[in-house]
Amino acid sequence: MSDVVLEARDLVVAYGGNLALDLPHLALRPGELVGVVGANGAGKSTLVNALLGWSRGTPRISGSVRLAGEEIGALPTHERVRRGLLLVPEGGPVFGRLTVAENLAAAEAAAGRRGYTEAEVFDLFPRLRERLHHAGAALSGGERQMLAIARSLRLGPRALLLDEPSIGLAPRLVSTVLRTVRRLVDAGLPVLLVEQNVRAAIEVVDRLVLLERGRILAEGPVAAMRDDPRIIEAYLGDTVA
Ligand SMILES: Nc1ncnc2c1ncn2[C@@H]1O[C@H](COP(=O)(O)OP(=O)(O)OP(=O)(O)O)[C@@H](O)[C@H]1O
Repeated sequence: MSDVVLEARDLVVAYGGNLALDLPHLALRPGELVGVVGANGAGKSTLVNALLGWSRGTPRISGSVRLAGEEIGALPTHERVRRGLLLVPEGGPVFGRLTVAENLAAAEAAAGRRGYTEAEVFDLFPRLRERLHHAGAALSGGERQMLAIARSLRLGPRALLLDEPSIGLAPRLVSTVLRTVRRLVDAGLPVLLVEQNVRAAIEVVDRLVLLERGRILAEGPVAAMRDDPRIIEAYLGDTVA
């Protein structure tokens, strides 16, 4: 379909004989927030990394990845980034010795496309303006996560991939970060959100993909998926008030 921003087909990742991911199809449309959930080792990070053509080891990666209608599956990671496919990896890495302002300026200098303006970034993350002259290493986990997302926005995303942005954050910050992600999506930016905190993800996503051992076990609109017994049993048990 023409309105698909990011699309993967037959994306397969194998470490030796171990199949880490076997994904027949995944699509992300403008204004859509898709959550990817699953147990440890289910293949969530493998998925977002494979979309970027990146991996921790030396797996075999095959399949098609299309961004804004163009095949990018054979391009090196930096070229996919330049074209607007951006990943904020787990832990929200930032330059620890650079200030918030310098981190943002470095992203702007590296941008392949027109990114969000500084004013737009501060509108989303007012806390970063207050911390402008603090070193990246001095930020809290939540602030670092915000800065990592802000850097990606400055780089000009067409689609944003977030790998566990809530990890290590206090519950109040988790919802702040995820609500801000929702605002970005509502303004048009499609986001693929890997999230272990299924309860929090369900509050903001449009669709949910449940991975198990590298395969899609279930997927669908969040309204249906939140009633799926496999989701309830594994992630939402004891929720009845
Ligand atoms: N560098 C590697 N070498 C060999 N196998 C790997 C490597 N990286 C990941 N795997 C395997 O790929 C599978 C998926 O791992 P992945 O890290 O994508 O899971 P995940 O769902 O992100 O888990 P978590 O929630 O723990 O981060 C696992 O079986 C893992 O052992």
